[in-house]
Amino acid sequence: MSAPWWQWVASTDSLTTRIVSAGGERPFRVRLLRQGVGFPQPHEALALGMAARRYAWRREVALCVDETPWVVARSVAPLEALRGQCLENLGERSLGSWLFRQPDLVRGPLYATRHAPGFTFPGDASSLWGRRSVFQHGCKHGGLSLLVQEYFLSTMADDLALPSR
Ligand SMILES: C=C(O[C@@H]1C=C(C(=O)O)C=C[C@H]1O)C(=O)O
Repeated sequence: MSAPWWQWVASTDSLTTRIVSAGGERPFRVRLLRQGVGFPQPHEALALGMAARRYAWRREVALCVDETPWVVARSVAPLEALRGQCLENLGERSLGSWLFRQPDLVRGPLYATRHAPGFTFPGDASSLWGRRSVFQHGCKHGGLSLLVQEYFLSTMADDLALPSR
């Protein structure tokens, strides 16, 4: 991985905040693609330590600058752990804006991938790098585990003059 991409892929603070600042004057928007309840994919269940046939909350978004998707993301959490977290009401507000306000937040290791996202998204950009990590908070009270998978698109590389990988 090139050094400029490492800066993005290995960052552990809020990606939303980074994208907003990299976009400069251009408007930022979270475009909600899909959200609802269903089964996790087997690799997602494994990452979350949950049974594959338990229900999960799933959310897919595009993080857009000037209406151009730069990053697409899919987040998955076991439904039973979500009670009272009101994540369904996030709408087009960034998950990061809520997540990084949680005082006892712990982020697990980041795993990078060159695989394409396992979900469809608008536009004809390709994914250059993907990554995922599990966030946990409120562990002492049997709290929330949230798997966040983010894919950096070629449109972002074009706009920021980043290398192809
Ligand atoms: C996790 C963050 O939030 C971002 C926002 C998301 C959303 O709104 O669904 C999903 C993934 C993230 O890239 C972050 O800002 O780091």
